[in-house]
Amino acid sequence: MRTPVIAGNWKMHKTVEEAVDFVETIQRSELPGEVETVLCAPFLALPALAEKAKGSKIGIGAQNVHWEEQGAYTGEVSVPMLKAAGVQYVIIGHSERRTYFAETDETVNRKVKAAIAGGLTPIVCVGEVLEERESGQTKQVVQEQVKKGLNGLSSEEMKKVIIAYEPVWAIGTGKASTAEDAEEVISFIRKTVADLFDQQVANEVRIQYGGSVKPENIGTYIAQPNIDGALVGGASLEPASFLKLVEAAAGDRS
Ligand SMILES: O=C[C@H](O)COP(=O)(O)O
Repeated sequence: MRTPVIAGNWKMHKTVEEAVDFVETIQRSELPGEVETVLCAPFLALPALAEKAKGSKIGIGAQNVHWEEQGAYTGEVSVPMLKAAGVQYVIIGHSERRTYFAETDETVNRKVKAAIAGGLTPIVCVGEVLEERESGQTKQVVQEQVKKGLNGLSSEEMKKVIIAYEPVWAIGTGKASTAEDAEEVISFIRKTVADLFDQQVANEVRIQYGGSVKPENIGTYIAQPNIDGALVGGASLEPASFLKLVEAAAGDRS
């Protein structure tokens, strides 16, 4: 049985103080053990969050990373830097990074390899834009992103990856994919992983849905056999809402 992962992606929100307040608030509640709970925060907040979350059920993630360990890459942060700050996860290839920061499947691939080599769990985002969905290209697009983004990994490495299927048209729009549509694409991604690696890897790899997930609709996704949690933007910004997501993921899974 795959453990579902609820990961909050705060994007460019929260000062260090606000981030720490958030964690202190959710730590007052008992988090269910059967859900992997992750908060992906802006770089500046990561050391303080990692310190606060130490020994708890909360994992801390970054939202980007460079593939080199060090060097002349102004503005970038490396895997060893994140590790030293106590970070365990990193989002790679989010559509906002692909759209606004020229991230490609090739850079995604380099980053995924660096993250795994350095001991971070990558959350690799794939998903189609609206025109691709409307012209029936969804499966082709996600297949290409999975193939190129995860190219060259061993089966053992692939098992460490979390994939997040995020249709770009559903991100921050309030127009979530139906659970049935998300399940169809995610089971296709799982089949793609089986074709590229093997069935055992495909059975083990966690694949989340992301895009306008809220406490009100999380149950519909979690109830699907292939959907292993969610990557959540807007609804992860308030402690009460985030806690509801985590609790719902635990409740609907059992
Ligand atoms: O990484 C999270 C996604 O971009 C989803 O964002 P959203 O939940 O605000 O639609």
